[in-house]
Parts: sequence; structure tokens; C-alpha cells
Amino acid sequence: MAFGRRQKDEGPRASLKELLPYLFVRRGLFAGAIVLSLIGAVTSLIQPLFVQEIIARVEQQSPLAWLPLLLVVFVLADALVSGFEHFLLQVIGENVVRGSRRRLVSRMLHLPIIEFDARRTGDLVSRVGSDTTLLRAVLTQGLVEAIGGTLTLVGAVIAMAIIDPMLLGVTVGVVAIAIVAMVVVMPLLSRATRRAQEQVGHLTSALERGISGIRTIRAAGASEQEISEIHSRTDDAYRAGIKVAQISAFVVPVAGLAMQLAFLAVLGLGGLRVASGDLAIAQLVAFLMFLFLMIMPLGQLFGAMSAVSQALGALGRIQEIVRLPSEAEVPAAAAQPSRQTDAAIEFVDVSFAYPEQVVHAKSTTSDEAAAEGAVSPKSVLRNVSFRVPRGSKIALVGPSGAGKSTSFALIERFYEPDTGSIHVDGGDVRSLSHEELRSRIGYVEQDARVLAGTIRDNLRIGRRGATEGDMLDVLERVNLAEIVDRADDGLDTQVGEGGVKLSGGQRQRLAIARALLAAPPILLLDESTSSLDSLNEMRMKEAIDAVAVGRTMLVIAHRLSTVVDSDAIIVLDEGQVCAVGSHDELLETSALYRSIASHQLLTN
Ligand SMILES: Nc1ncnc2c1ncn2[C@@H]1O[C@H](COP(=O)(O)OP(=O)(O)OP(=O)(O)O)[C@@H](O)[C@H]1O
Repeated sequence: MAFGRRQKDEGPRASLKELLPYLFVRRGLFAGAIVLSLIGAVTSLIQPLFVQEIIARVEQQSPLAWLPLLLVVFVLADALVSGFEHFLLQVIGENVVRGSRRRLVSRMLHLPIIEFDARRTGDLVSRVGSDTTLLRAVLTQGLVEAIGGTLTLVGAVIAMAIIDPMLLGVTVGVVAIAIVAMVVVMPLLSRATRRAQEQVGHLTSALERGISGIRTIRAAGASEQEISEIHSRTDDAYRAGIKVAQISAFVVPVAGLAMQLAFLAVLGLGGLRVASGDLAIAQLVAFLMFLFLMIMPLGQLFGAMSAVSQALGALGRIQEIVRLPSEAEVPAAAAQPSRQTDAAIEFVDVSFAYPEQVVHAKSTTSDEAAAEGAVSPKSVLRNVSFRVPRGSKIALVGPSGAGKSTSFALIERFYEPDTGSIHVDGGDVRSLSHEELRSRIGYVEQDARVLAGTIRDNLRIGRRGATEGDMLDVLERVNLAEIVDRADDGLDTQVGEGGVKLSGGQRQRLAIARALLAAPPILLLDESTSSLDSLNEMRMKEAIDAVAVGRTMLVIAHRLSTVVDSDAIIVLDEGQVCAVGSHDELLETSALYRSIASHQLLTN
């Protein structure tokens, strides 16, 4: 699958064309800033003309009248306009950051699950947190000023050409050399910035691992090792940052140097021309003022070019995610026709290998795998067929790695089967939208995630509009009412990062409660692998029995005690269904089941 493959080139690139939609999020404000910048250009350009006129009148001893006053008014107006423009640019910059974050997050949370399998969480987080902020610099570091500045530049060049074309020629010569140098440097800056941002991504990933695994790391006495790992990432980010600094350090003096050299050349040559009587003093002063007006926007232009180069580096990382197809946009194989059936869930000859494994096994798409009709040796599921009748409680059991959780992932359409089809209420899951499919099914993952926040927050994910009564009711049904009764804050009790403040059994039951709130007709329950004490195990069994009433349940059981009374038990081994039957039947017919059962009796 194209989205599963990594490009081997230097990394994501972005073009100027892709940057523009981000900058134009607030067109009105953007236009306002440009207008202010143009007004600023006019108020600046007028000043040398006044100065030239004032000097000329002083030389001729004519009255100055209101000229000095007007000059002061223009200077003040210039300052006022530039202050307001600066504020406006900051506001637009914040809008750009917000817009890019929203766009990135909306796409990120809709990506196919395979993308999350392949990527580091910390890296994704740093794209939202850090890369987006570099887009702001494009505006605050002078793009708009450079647009207004261009007017000043053009105006100044025209005025200089009128005053003395020869002096202008010298100035343009010096400036041209600086521009060529800048154009050469910009792509280097863009590349260095992208590398620096990648290093920040690696650093965030390492940090995320250190924080999320803090208990494991502490218990293993590996804190120092982890700290040194993160420090080394920090050093990499530092080195990449210094590279950016080295390249951009070239940008700043080039602008300054061009200005100084041009100034000295004009002063020397201009002085000679004044001495020879070819140029009046007032003209030379005005020329020098125009020279400043010309150089200033050039500095801004260089700053803007540098900021755009850096932004393009960061934008590449943003666009890499934004360009990915969302889960809904990934093409799936054609759906099988609906079938008349009493089955809530049906697997028909389903084979599946995780995409990276398919890539290694040289075919790259589900379609190709289907065309080959081959079950790859890497397949996690092979020709799996089973039925879950409506209203029944069916269990999936089997050794670790048999493919039980993978079957659930396929029902949820986190991945697409390579061959065969999966039907929910008779319809091929590929004929339903992801939302429609998932609205019919409640899914409690193995070692179910409890999200940081309160119990109420966790339950509201199940159903946004759930009332307090609904919530207490489901908590009661999964034997969790006591944790709410005991805590002072009731439903607003904080569960901690990942639910650390709850026991393993409580976490699982809270997850069941959450799924129940949505009242799905079908519930997939991937039992926690963590061992539960007998009281918790009994509570879990009661919870499962309570929620099974009136719905179809497919349970992956790690403890047979919770499913011995199921309508049927499906035994999976190495990706294949090796037996189906009731507990008593399987004890007779399946050696594998017998061994699991006897092992559990021994260990329990
Ligand atoms: N996201 C993934 N990417 C690649 N391979 C995976 C992924 N998830 C699972 N696998 C592989 O697929 C196989 C089946 O895993 P699965 O989680 O379905 O087993 P299981 O029967 O649920 O095991 P357990 O009882 O231990 O939970 C394993 O070999 C596993 O390594």
C-alpha cells in the first residue's frame, strides 16, 4: 500500500504553493496588513523629499513654512502604522499556527491505523506543537513587510535613478552580489531546518517513551540509561539547531554588509560628484536617504526569504501528514453482496497479513494479494471462517499470537482483509462507512485504554449526551459503582494518565461501561491479559453476563472461566480455526482446548 511505504529520499518537501493556503487563512487581516505596509511605504518615501526640500530652502534662505511640521507628522504616522501593522501580523501569525494545527490534527486523527503502527507518537506530537510554530515566523519575520517594502524599494530606486543614475548603478551592483549569495543559501537553510525539526521529533519521541514507560523504567533501574538516551537526542537537536544558526548567521551580515558597502561607495563617489559640481549637496543627502529606504526592505526581503525557507522545511513535515489519505479515502477491495443471514458477524474465508509483512513479501496491496489468491506464509489469519449468530455469546480462545485480537481489528476495519470477506448483519463491512460500522459495534480493547481525565470524561466518549443517571447505571452494571461511591468527587474523580489510579480490573470494567453507554447491538470484548484476583474475576464475569443481555457478544477470553457458558467457543491456532463447539464438546474434541483448560485449572 502506498501509504505504508516510506520514501527513501531526503524527506518530505513542501513548495511555496503549499505554503500560501496556510498564510491566507485570514484573508481580510492579511489584506489589511498589506495595506498598512503600503501606507507605511508611502509615508517613508515622502520623508526624503521633504528633507531635500527643507535643505534646498535653507540653502536658498526661503521660508520653510509648514514643511518641518508635516515631516514630523509623517514620521509619527509612519511609527503608528508600523506598530499597528506589527500587531496585525502577530494576530495573523497566531491564526496561521492555529489553522495549521487544526488541519494537521483533523487529518492525523483520521489516518489509517497502519500509520500509527509505523510512526512514533512523540514525532507526531512535535509536528503539531513545534513545526507549526515555524509557519508564524514567515509573517512576523517580514513577508508582509517585504511586500510593502517592495513598493518602498521600487519608489526609492526610481527616485535614485532620477537623482543620479550613475550612483544608482554602483548601488545596484553591490546589492546584486548580495542577492545572488542569498539565493544560493536559501535551499540549504530549508534543508537544515527540516533536519532540525526531525531531530526535535526524535527528541519528543524519546521523551514520550521515557514518560509513558516511567514505571517500567524505574522498576528496571534504567532511569539513568533512559536519561542519557534522551540527552543524546537533545544533543542531536542542538547540533541540528546550530547548523541552522550557522546558515542563517550568513543571512544577517550579508544584508548589513551590502548596505554598508553601498553606503560607502555612494558616499565616496557622491562626494566626488558634489566636489565636481555634478551633484548638489541636497541631492546627495536625499540619495543617501533613498539608499537607506532601498536597503531596509532588502533586509526585510532577505529576512522573509530566510523565514520562508525555514517554514518550508517545517511545512514539509506538516504536509507529509496532511497529504496522506484518511482512513475513508484509502481504496478497499470491492464489497461482496449482502447475504440473508441470522449472523451478526460472519467471517468468510478471511486471510490477512499485516501490511509491512505484505510489503516484505513483495506484493504491496490488498488487491494484489487478493489477485494472487495466495495466503502468504506471513499471514496472521488464514482462511478463517466462523459465524456469530445474532443475540449469542461466542468466545474466541487460543494461544498468544493466534490472531484473536487481529480478528477484532478486522471487524472494526482498522485493516482490510487480503482475501475473503467479513459481514456484519449480513452486509460486507466494506459496503458500510467506517462510522456506520462502528456505531453498530462496541469494542473493548485488550488491556483497554482508560484516558487521562475523570471517570465522567471517559464515559462521555461512549456517548456524548449521556446523563449522570445513565453513567451511574452502566457503572452499576459492570460492578464499578463502588469506586464512584467511595471517592469524594464521584464521577469527577481523576483516573490519572492512562487510568493509573485504577486497578487493572477496574480499568477493563470502566472500558466496558464506556462501550455500553453507546448501547451497541454488538459488543466485542478483548479480555485483559493481566491476571485478576478471584474477586475481580468474578466481578468481570458478572459484568460480562450483565452486558450480554439483549446483544450479540464476541469475547476473546484469556480466562476460560468467563466464557465456559458461551453458546459456542471458537479455538484459533496459528491464524486458523481449529475447533468450534461448547466447552464440554471441545474438551472431547480439541486437544488444544483441553490443554488450555487443564493449564488454567492448574494455574488458577
Ligand atoms: N499492528 C501489528 N503490526 C504487525 N504485526 C502485528 C500487529 N499486531 C499484531 N501483530 C502480529 O500478529 C500476530 C497475531 O497477533 P494478535 O494480537 O492477533 O494475537 P492474539 O491471538 O490476540 O494474542 P494474545 O492472546 O497474546 O493477545 C502476532 O504474531 C503479532 O506479532
